[in-house]
Amino acid sequence: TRSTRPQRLLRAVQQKAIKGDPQSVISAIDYFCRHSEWAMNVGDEKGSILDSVVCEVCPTTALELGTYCGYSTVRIARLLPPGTKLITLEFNPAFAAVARQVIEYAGLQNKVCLVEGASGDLIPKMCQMFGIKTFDFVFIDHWKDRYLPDIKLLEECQLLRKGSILLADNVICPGTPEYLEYVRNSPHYESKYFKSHLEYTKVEDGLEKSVFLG
Ligand SMILES: O=C(NCCCCCn1ccnc1)c1cc(-c2ccc(F)cc2)cc(O)c1O
Ligand SMILES: [Mg+2]
Repeated sequence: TRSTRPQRLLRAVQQKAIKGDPQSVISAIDYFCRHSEWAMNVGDEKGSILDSVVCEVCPTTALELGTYCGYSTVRIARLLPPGTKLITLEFNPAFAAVARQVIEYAGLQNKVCLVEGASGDLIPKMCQMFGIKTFDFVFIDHWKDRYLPDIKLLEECQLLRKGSILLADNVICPGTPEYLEYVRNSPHYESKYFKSHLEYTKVEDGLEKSVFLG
């Protein structure tokens, strides 16, 4: 049977990247998506903004909603100091299976915990599963209609603290209007838009960075 696009992306990593070298994994995926097949990774342009926010926050606890093939997982985990953990949630088992191999190829499996399941079910279990009290950083990149309900759930579960940083992908394309309206108008958040482009295209997109004020 035909391979899937995530499987072809993984093959490109295995053929072009150097095992244990996260930057070569990132470059191999970007090359594949520009020259072979577009895929919905955050990409190199928005990825640089992601990198700068992660470096600024220096999170000790980080959460990613939406792993896909593990591209942003590798981007984030490669910047985390030893002893810190990135928890990444993926609903789609086929995506998760590819992501595990991409993360392992980059040599970052000890910094990442990939959990398969629905974010709405898993977020309330973060404390009991990982002993996490609060997240310093959350990268939001899953179903666009789940952004708002899931940050409200993070608030309810008291998984955010004064100064927790949320960084949301695709706030323009495909778009997350209810989420944007909420974080831009809520007294509990200070929000800032980073204008960019949809991965590997000239279409406008951007990242919204929101600080939880408590
Ligand atoms: O849908 C996206 N991501 C979610 C994937 C499924 C998440 C499953 N999951 C994981 C955890 N809980 C649920 C996405 C889409 C696009 C896009 C843009 C333009 C276009 F024409 C087609 C597509 C670009 C992105 O950057 C995206 O992130
Ligand atoms: Mg995205």
